[in-house]
Amino acid sequence: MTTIRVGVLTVSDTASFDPVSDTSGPSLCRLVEAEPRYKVEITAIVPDDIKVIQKTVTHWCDDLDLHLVLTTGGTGFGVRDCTPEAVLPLLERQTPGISHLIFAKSIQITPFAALSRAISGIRGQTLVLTFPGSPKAVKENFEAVAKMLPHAIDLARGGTGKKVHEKMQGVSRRLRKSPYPLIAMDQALASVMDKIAPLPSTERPVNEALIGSVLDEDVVAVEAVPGYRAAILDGYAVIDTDGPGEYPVTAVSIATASYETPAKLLPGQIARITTGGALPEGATAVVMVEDTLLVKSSEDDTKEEIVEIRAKVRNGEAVREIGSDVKIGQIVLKKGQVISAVGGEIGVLASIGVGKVVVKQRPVVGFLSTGNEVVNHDNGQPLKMGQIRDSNRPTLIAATKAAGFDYLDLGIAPDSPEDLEAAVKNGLDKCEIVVTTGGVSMGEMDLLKPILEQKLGATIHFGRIMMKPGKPTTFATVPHPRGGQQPRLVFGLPGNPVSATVTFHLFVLPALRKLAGYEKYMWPSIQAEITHDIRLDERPEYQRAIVAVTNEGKIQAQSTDRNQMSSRMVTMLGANSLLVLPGRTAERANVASGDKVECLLIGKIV
Ligand SMILES: Nc1nc2c(c(=O)[nH]1)N[C@H]1C(S)=C(S)[C@@H](COP(=O)(O)OP(=O)(O)OC[C@H]3O[C@@H](n4cnc5c(N)ncnc54)[C@H](O)[C@@H]3O)O[C@H]1N2
Ligand code: MOO
Ligand SMILES: [Mg+2]
Repeated sequence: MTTIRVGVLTVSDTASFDPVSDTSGPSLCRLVEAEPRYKVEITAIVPDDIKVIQKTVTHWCDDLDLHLVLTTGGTGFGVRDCTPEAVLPLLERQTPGISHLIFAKSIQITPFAALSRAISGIRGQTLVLTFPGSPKAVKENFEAVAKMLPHAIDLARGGTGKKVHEKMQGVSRRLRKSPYPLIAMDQALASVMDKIAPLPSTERPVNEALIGSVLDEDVVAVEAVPGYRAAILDGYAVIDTDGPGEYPVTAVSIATASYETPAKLLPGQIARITTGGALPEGATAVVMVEDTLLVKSSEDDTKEEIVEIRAKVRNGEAVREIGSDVKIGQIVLKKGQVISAVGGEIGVLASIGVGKVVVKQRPVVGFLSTGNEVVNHDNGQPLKMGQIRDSNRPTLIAATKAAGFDYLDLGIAPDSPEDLEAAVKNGLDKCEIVVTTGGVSMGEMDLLKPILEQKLGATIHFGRIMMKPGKPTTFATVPHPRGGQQPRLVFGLPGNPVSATVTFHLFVLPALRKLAGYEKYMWPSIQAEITHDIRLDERPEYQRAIVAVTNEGKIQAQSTDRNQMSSRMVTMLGANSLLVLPGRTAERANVASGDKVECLLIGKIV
């Protein structure tokens, strides 16, 4: 069942000065939230002022697209009472039946109900009811309609309730207008990210499987690096105050494991040593072999006996003291650090002998292609009329793997409600995110949205975005199949291959990163100089482009192809960025060659 998102607006001059005096607003909220299907998403208190009331109600209906707006106060005969006058012009359709029902119930309780001028109606897809301003009246009024409100809202929203479901039963009854408001990209992104919290943590061994994980603890060194005083050069361990001169070689220290410290060096003695060898006690520096001369070797020529030190060295020169790289107790890696594929983090962890670390769990994303016409790309069969090879799954799986996330291949679901429901359900059982491609626009075979809502108990947060490509991109949450954890996420991406790929990069990868605990989960963006003119589209557009650095060090961007149609996967060829182009306006219809354009860096600059 979809959650009914409610706004509760208190209209009262007194309460707007002194919010604590508002009793009917809070009691209305309690009544609403006592019903499990309802959620009060926003409340406000405004004075008895037509303009202010109108501004709030319009915003809640048009921008927030709430299912239900309830106002309390300002419906009586008082000189300042103006709620009906404020709300009436906003309504596209009145709902006198609801108003009469409330009146009929209230008048049975008190004849004073006759003094309420309350009205109700629909604006866009939002049902608006005005209640009087007392907790008692609010209770009576709400209870009068509580049972039938979900059905009324369902009908008011046309496509999102049973009516959309009817789409499955016949083309003649299909909707001719999308019931989903076209929302701005910023709003869509914020809506997705708001719903995501990083997953819980887990302990994992330190190896290459950690790449891409986010540390969920500070790592403190329990070993020093180096653990012994080590030579940095091949040469001779010396006592620096001895200075240049001829010295007997009294010991040899080759880098090797030994529990014994080499014999102590006394003044006037030197020891042969290799890089990484342990310094004898008493030694204070190392002189490189290039700065020495052999004076005398043993008779059988196997041992150096006397060597001339020809360079003056300082105390500590060419010596790595214990803990000079990493000290015991030092925090070497901080919570939130991403284990990179470059190697630094794994290298440091290995160098201090850390065998396991606590990291955030990583999400699994499942990919389901949909459509009767879609066949496996590698089925080896010639295509029949109307068939198309599935390029979406291989593309998105490859991009997921390269980004270091785990995935599940959920195959291809045909356009049948039962198959689609079963395939999405299977994905929801196993994956934190289910990504489908296809079936989200206006065709009679576009079944995903009604199935999500009607069969899978999903809440669809948006179903259309003012963007190109990707207009019908859909995002929904579904309660976790085993409860107690954050909801599963469903991205219904458009079927067109470029639309699917671009929206995957813009929404799904950032969502995966946020789930995995990345603090920076959005794409980095840079400004680049565009090398050609671009005619702006009416929708804000994400053109595929190649960003490159010229020999002079200038950052330039070039669209991969002039024809950026959503079906043309060739426009993804070589793309390492998405140009962020604003929608066309009367003032600005073009971007000119040489202009600076924002580029999201989704790939490497080569
Ligand atoms: N009346 C309207 N029609 C359309 C609208 C609209 O606003 N009103 N929006 C258009 C836009 S924009 C897009 S994008 C597409 C999105 O369509 P769907 O998400 O419903 O996807 P399908 O109809 O299933 O397929 C669209 C297209 O993509 C091909 N496809 C599907 N899956 C794959 C795959 N896995 N690999 C390769 N190609 C695939 C499919 O054969 C279609 O050609 O809707 C417009 N229509
Ligand atoms: O928005 Mo659609 O993704 O243009 O092709
Ligand atoms: Mg379609």
